[in-house]
Amino acid sequence: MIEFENVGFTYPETAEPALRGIALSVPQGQVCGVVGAGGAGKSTFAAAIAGMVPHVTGGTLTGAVRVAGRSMATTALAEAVTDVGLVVQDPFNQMSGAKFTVREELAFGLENLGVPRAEMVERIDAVLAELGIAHLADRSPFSLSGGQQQLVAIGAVLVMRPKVVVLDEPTSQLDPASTALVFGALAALRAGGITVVLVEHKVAGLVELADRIVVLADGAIALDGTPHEVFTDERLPGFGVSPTRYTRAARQAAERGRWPADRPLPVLFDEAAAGFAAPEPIHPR
Ligand SMILES: Nc1ncnc2c1ncn2[C@@H]1O[C@H](COP(=O)(O)OP(=O)(O)OP(=O)(O)O)[C@@H](O)[C@H]1O
Repeated sequence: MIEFENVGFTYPETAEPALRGIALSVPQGQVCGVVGAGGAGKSTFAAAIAGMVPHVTGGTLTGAVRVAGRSMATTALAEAVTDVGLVVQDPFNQMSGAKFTVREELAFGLENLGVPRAEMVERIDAVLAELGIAHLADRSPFSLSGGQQQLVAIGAVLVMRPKVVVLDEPTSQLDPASTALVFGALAALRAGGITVVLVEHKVAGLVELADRIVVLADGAIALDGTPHEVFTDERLPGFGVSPTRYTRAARQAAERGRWPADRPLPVLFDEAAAGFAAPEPIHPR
Protein backbone atom coordinates (compact mmCIF):
# COMPACT_ATOMS: atom_id res chain seq x y z
CA MET A 1 0.00 0.00 0.00
CA ILE A 2 2.91 2.32 0.84
CA GLU A 3 6.17 1.93 -1.07
CA PHE A 4 9.40 3.83 -0.47
CA GLU A 5 11.94 3.18 -3.19
CA ASN A 6 15.38 4.38 -2.17
CA VAL A 7 13.98 7.70 -0.96
CA GLY A 8 16.20 10.61 -0.08
CA PHE A 9 15.03 14.09 0.84
CA THR A 10 16.80 17.37 1.57
CA TYR A 11 14.96 20.47 2.84
CA PRO A 12 15.56 23.72 0.97
CA GLU A 13 18.68 25.57 2.00
CA THR A 14 20.04 22.71 4.10
CA ALA A 15 23.09 20.62 3.38
CA GLU A 16 22.31 17.41 5.25
CA PRO A 17 19.54 15.16 3.93
CA ALA A 18 16.64 14.57 6.34
CA LEU A 19 15.91 11.17 4.73
CA ARG A 20 18.45 8.82 3.17
CA GLY A 21 18.05 5.57 1.27
CA ILE A 22 14.65 4.72 2.72
CA ALA A 23 13.33 1.51 1.20
CA LEU A 24 10.24 -0.06 2.71
CA SER A 25 6.91 -1.49 1.84
CA VAL A 26 3.89 -1.30 4.16
CA PRO A 27 1.17 -3.74 3.10
CA GLN A 28 -2.52 -2.89 3.26
CA GLY A 29 -3.94 -3.12 6.76
CA GLN A 30 -0.59 -3.01 8.53
CA VAL A 31 -0.11 -0.74 11.54
CA CYS A 32 3.45 0.52 11.33
CA GLY A 33 4.92 2.38 14.31
CA VAL A 34 7.79 4.81 13.79
CA VAL A 35 10.22 5.75 16.55
CA GLY A 36 13.61 7.45 16.77
CA ALA A 37 15.54 10.24 18.45
CA GLY A 38 14.65 13.91 17.98
CA GLY A 39 15.64 15.03 14.50
CA ALA A 40 15.87 11.44 13.19
CA GLY A 41 13.46 12.25 10.35
CA LYS A 42 10.17 10.84 11.68
CA SER A 43 8.02 13.88 10.84
CA THR A 44 9.68 14.19 7.45
CA PHE A 45 8.99 10.51 6.76
CA ALA A 46 5.33 10.94 7.79
CA ALA A 47 4.96 14.08 5.69
CA ALA A 48 6.47 12.32 2.66
CA ILE A 49 3.74 9.66 2.78
CA ALA A 50 1.09 12.39 2.82
CA GLY A 51 2.79 14.31 0.00
CA MET A 52 3.42 17.39 2.18
CA VAL A 53 7.07 16.60 1.49
CA PRO A 54 7.89 17.94 -1.05
CA HIS A 55 4.63 19.67 -2.16
CA VAL A 56 4.41 22.04 0.83
CA THR A 57 7.98 22.02 2.13
CA GLY A 58 9.79 22.31 -1.19
CA GLY A 59 13.21 20.66 -1.18
CA THR A 60 14.64 17.81 -3.20
CA LEU A 61 13.12 14.34 -3.14
CA THR A 62 14.92 11.47 -4.83
CA GLY A 63 13.59 7.95 -5.36
CA ALA A 64 9.83 7.38 -5.20
CA VAL A 65 7.08 7.38 -2.58
CA ARG A 66 3.98 5.55 -3.78
CA VAL A 67 0.64 5.15 -2.04
CA ALA A 68 -1.83 2.71 -3.61
CA GLY A 69 0.42 2.70 -6.68
CA ARG A 70 0.35 6.50 -7.15
CA SER A 71 3.53 8.55 -6.91
CA MET A 72 3.00 11.20 -4.26
CA ALA A 73 5.45 13.55 -6.00
CA THR A 74 3.17 13.79 -9.04
CA THR A 75 -0.20 13.59 -7.25
CA ALA A 76 -1.78 16.96 -6.41
CA LEU A 77 -2.37 17.39 -2.67
CA ALA A 78 -6.09 17.99 -3.26
CA GLU A 79 -6.24 14.54 -4.83
CA ALA A 80 -3.94 12.89 -2.30
CA VAL A 81 -6.37 13.53 0.58
CA THR A 82 -8.58 10.73 -0.66
CA ASP A 83 -5.61 8.33 -0.49
CA VAL A 84 -3.80 9.54 2.63
CA GLY A 85 -4.99 11.40 5.72
CA LEU A 86 -2.48 13.13 7.97
CA VAL A 87 -3.08 13.85 11.67
CA VAL A 88 -0.49 15.97 13.48
CA GLN A 89 0.38 16.75 17.10
CA ASP A 90 -1.83 19.67 17.86
CA PRO A 91 -5.55 19.03 17.25
CA PHE A 92 -6.29 22.74 17.59
CA ASN A 93 -4.25 23.53 14.48
CA GLN A 94 -6.18 20.99 12.46
CA MET A 95 -9.57 22.54 13.02
CA SER A 96 -10.92 24.53 10.12
CA GLY A 97 -11.74 27.33 12.60
CA ALA A 98 -14.78 28.18 10.54
CA LYS A 99 -17.21 25.57 11.84
CA PHE A 100 -19.62 25.72 14.75
CA THR A 101 -20.17 22.03 15.45
CA VAL A 102 -18.26 18.78 15.26
CA ARG A 103 -20.66 17.55 12.58
CA GLU A 104 -19.98 20.63 10.45
CA GLU A 105 -16.25 20.24 11.05
CA LEU A 106 -16.42 16.67 9.70
CA ALA A 107 -18.44 17.89 6.70
CA PHE A 108 -15.80 20.47 5.74
CA GLY A 109 -13.53 18.25 3.60
CA LEU A 110 -16.50 16.43 2.06
CA GLU A 111 -18.08 19.73 0.99
CA ASN A 112 -14.82 20.64 -0.72
CA LEU A 113 -14.92 17.31 -2.54
CA GLY A 114 -18.52 17.90 -3.63
CA VAL A 115 -19.85 14.74 -1.96
CA PRO A 116 -23.68 14.60 -2.19
CA ARG A 117 -25.55 15.58 1.00
CA ALA A 118 -27.08 12.15 1.75
CA GLU A 119 -23.71 10.44 1.41
CA MET A 120 -22.10 13.09 3.59
CA VAL A 121 -24.56 12.42 6.41
CA GLU A 122 -24.01 8.68 6.06
CA ARG A 123 -20.22 8.96 6.15
CA ILE A 124 -20.22 11.38 9.09
CA ASP A 125 -22.63 9.24 11.15
CA ALA A 126 -20.51 6.15 10.50
CA VAL A 127 -17.30 7.89 11.62
CA LEU A 128 -18.92 9.46 14.70
CA ALA A 129 -20.08 5.98 15.72
CA GLU A 130 -16.72 4.34 14.94
CA LEU A 131 -14.85 6.83 17.10
CA GLY A 132 -17.47 6.81 19.87
CA ILE A 133 -18.10 10.57 19.59
CA ALA A 134 -21.71 10.67 18.34
CA HIS A 135 -22.65 12.43 21.60
CA LEU A 136 -20.32 15.31 20.66
CA ALA A 137 -21.82 15.88 17.19
CA ASP A 138 -23.56 19.15 18.05
CA ARG A 139 -20.85 20.56 20.34
CA SER A 140 -18.39 23.24 19.28
CA PRO A 141 -15.01 21.65 18.52
CA PHE A 142 -13.45 24.38 20.66
CA SER A 143 -15.41 23.32 23.75
CA LEU A 144 -13.88 19.83 23.71
CA SER A 145 -10.92 18.34 25.60
CA GLY A 146 -7.65 17.94 23.71
CA GLY A 147 -8.29 14.21 23.36
CA GLN A 148 -11.80 14.76 22.03
CA GLN A 149 -10.45 17.36 19.60
CA GLN A 150 -7.87 14.88 18.38
CA LEU A 151 -10.68 12.34 17.80
CA VAL A 152 -12.45 14.99 15.70
CA ALA A 153 -9.22 15.56 13.74
CA ILE A 154 -8.98 11.80 13.15
CA GLY A 155 -12.67 11.78 12.19
CA ALA A 156 -12.11 14.59 9.68
CA VAL A 157 -9.51 12.37 8.03
CA LEU A 158 -11.64 9.21 8.16
CA VAL A 159 -14.72 10.72 6.49
CA MET A 160 -12.55 11.14 3.39
CA ARG A 161 -12.23 7.31 3.38
CA PRO A 162 -8.47 7.34 2.89
CA LYS A 163 -6.56 4.12 2.26
CA VAL A 164 -3.80 5.22 4.61
CA VAL A 165 -3.84 7.27 7.82
CA VAL A 166 -0.56 8.81 8.99
CA LEU A 167 -0.39 10.18 12.53
CA ASP A 168 2.59 12.24 13.68
CA GLU A 169 2.73 12.12 17.49
CA PRO A 170 -1.06 12.46 17.87
CA THR A 171 -0.91 12.12 21.67
CA SER A 172 2.14 14.22 22.47
CA GLN A 173 0.07 17.16 23.73
CA LEU A 174 -2.48 15.02 25.56
CA ASP A 175 -2.92 13.89 29.16
CA PRO A 176 -3.22 10.16 29.95
CA ALA A 177 -7.04 10.11 29.76
CA SER A 178 -7.03 11.86 26.35
CA THR A 179 -4.19 9.63 25.16
CA ALA A 180 -6.31 6.59 26.03
CA LEU A 181 -9.17 8.00 23.92
CA VAL A 182 -6.88 8.37 20.91
CA PHE A 183 -5.38 4.89 21.31
CA GLY A 184 -8.95 3.54 21.52
CA ALA A 185 -9.73 5.25 18.21
CA LEU A 186 -6.56 3.83 16.66
CA ALA A 187 -7.58 0.34 17.76
CA ALA A 188 -10.88 0.92 15.92
CA LEU A 189 -8.97 1.93 12.78
CA ARG A 190 -6.84 -1.16 13.07
CA ALA A 191 -9.95 -3.33 13.39
CA GLY A 192 -11.33 -1.61 10.26
CA GLY A 193 -8.32 -2.82 8.24
CA ILE A 194 -6.99 0.63 7.37
CA THR A 195 -3.24 1.04 6.81
CA VAL A 196 -1.76 3.15 9.62
CA VAL A 197 1.62 4.79 10.07
CA LEU A 198 2.01 6.10 13.61
CA VAL A 199 4.90 8.21 14.88
CA GLU A 200 4.62 7.85 18.64
CA HIS A 201 6.78 8.13 21.75
CA LYS A 202 4.35 6.35 24.07
CA VAL A 203 5.82 2.92 23.68
CA ALA A 204 3.36 0.84 25.72
CA GLY A 205 0.43 1.94 23.54
CA LEU A 206 2.48 1.58 20.39
CA VAL A 207 3.61 -1.96 21.17
CA GLU A 208 0.07 -3.13 21.76
CA LEU A 209 -1.22 -1.54 18.58
CA ALA A 210 1.53 -1.94 15.99
CA ASP A 211 2.27 -4.94 13.77
CA ARG A 212 5.66 -3.53 12.97
CA ILE A 213 8.11 -0.94 14.28
CA VAL A 214 10.53 1.06 12.16
CA VAL A 215 13.37 2.86 13.95
CA LEU A 216 14.76 5.89 12.15
CA ALA A 217 18.22 7.25 12.92
CA ASP A 218 19.90 10.07 10.99
CA GLY A 219 17.24 9.89 8.29
CA ALA A 220 17.76 6.17 7.59
CA ILE A 221 16.04 2.96 8.72
CA ALA A 222 18.10 1.57 11.61
CA LEU A 223 15.80 -1.28 12.73
CA ASP A 224 12.64 -2.76 11.26
CA GLY A 225 10.77 -5.67 12.84
CA THR A 226 7.96 -6.77 15.10
CA PRO A 227 7.45 -4.68 18.26
CA HIS A 228 9.08 -7.45 20.29
CA GLU A 229 12.06 -7.79 17.99
CA VAL A 230 12.70 -4.06 17.94
CA PHE A 231 12.02 -3.23 21.59
CA THR A 232 14.18 -6.08 22.91
CA ASP A 233 17.02 -5.35 20.46
CA GLU A 234 20.18 -4.41 22.36
CA ARG A 235 21.04 -1.78 19.74
CA LEU A 236 17.84 0.21 20.42
CA PRO A 237 19.27 2.66 23.02
CA GLY A 238 22.09 3.47 20.58
CA PHE A 239 19.41 4.96 18.32
CA GLY A 240 18.08 7.17 21.09
CA VAL A 241 15.04 5.01 21.90
CA SER A 242 14.56 3.56 25.39
CA PRO A 243 13.32 0.03 25.88
CA THR A 244 10.32 -0.27 28.21
CA ARG A 245 10.92 -0.53 31.95
CA TYR A 246 9.78 -4.16 31.75
CA THR A 247 12.42 -5.07 29.19
CA ARG A 248 15.08 -3.27 31.25
CA ALA A 249 14.07 -5.04 34.45
CA ALA A 250 13.97 -8.46 32.82
CA ARG A 251 17.33 -7.91 31.12
CA GLN A 252 18.91 -7.07 34.47
CA ALA A 253 17.24 -10.13 35.99
CA ALA A 254 18.50 -12.29 33.11
CA GLU A 255 22.06 -11.11 33.76
CA ARG A 256 21.68 -12.48 37.30
CA GLY A 257 20.16 -15.75 36.07
CA ARG A 258 16.74 -14.75 37.37
CA TRP A 259 14.77 -14.68 34.14
CA PRO A 260 13.67 -18.00 32.58
CA ALA A 261 16.30 -18.77 29.95
CA ASP A 262 13.77 -20.10 27.46
CA ARG A 263 11.51 -17.06 27.73
CA PRO A 264 11.90 -14.05 25.40
CA LEU A 265 12.45 -10.73 27.18
CA PRO A 266 9.15 -8.95 27.83
CA VAL A 267 8.07 -5.61 26.45
CA LEU A 268 4.80 -5.18 28.33
CA PHE A 269 3.81 -5.47 31.98
CA ASP A 270 1.78 -8.69 31.63
CA GLU A 271 4.66 -10.51 29.92
CA ALA A 272 7.08 -9.33 32.59
CA ALA A 273 4.72 -10.38 35.38
CA ALA A 274 4.33 -13.84 33.83
CA GLY A 275 8.12 -14.24 33.50
CA PHE A 276 8.85 -13.12 37.05
CA ALA A 277 6.11 -15.43 38.36
CA ALA A 278 7.51 -18.43 36.48
CA PRO A 279 9.06 -21.11 38.74
CA GLU A 280 12.73 -20.54 39.62
CA PRO A 281 15.02 -22.53 37.35
CA ILE A 282 16.51 -25.52 39.17
CA HIS A 283 20.26 -25.04 39.40
CA PRO A 284 22.28 -28.26 39.71
CA ARG A 285 24.56 -28.08 42.78
N1 LIG B 1 11.25 22.76 7.48
C1 LIG B 1 12.50 22.37 7.67
N2 LIG B 1 13.52 23.00 7.08
C2 LIG B 1 14.81 22.59 7.23
N3 LIG B 1 15.15 21.51 7.96
C3 LIG B 1 14.19 20.83 8.57
C4 LIG B 1 12.81 21.22 8.46
N4 LIG B 1 12.07 20.36 9.19
C5 LIG B 1 12.94 19.46 9.71
N5 LIG B 1 14.20 19.74 9.36
C6 LIG B 1 15.42 18.98 9.70
O1 LIG B 1 15.27 17.67 9.17
C7 LIG B 1 15.77 16.69 10.09
C8 LIG B 1 14.66 15.72 10.43
O2 LIG B 1 13.64 16.42 11.14
P1 LIG B 1 12.26 15.75 11.56
O3 LIG B 1 11.41 16.84 12.14
O4 LIG B 1 11.72 14.96 10.43
O5 LIG B 1 12.74 14.77 12.73
P2 LIG B 1 11.87 14.07 13.85
O6 LIG B 1 12.45 12.71 14.02
O7 LIG B 1 10.43 14.16 13.53
O8 LIG B 1 12.21 14.94 15.13
P3 LIG B 1 11.31 15.25 16.45
O9 LIG B 1 11.14 13.95 17.19
O10 LIG B 1 12.18 16.23 17.18
O11 LIG B 1 10.01 15.82 15.96
C9 LIG B 1 16.29 17.47 11.29
O12 LIG B 1 17.67 17.65 11.12
C10 LIG B 1 15.57 18.80 11.21
O13 LIG B 1 16.33 19.83 11.76
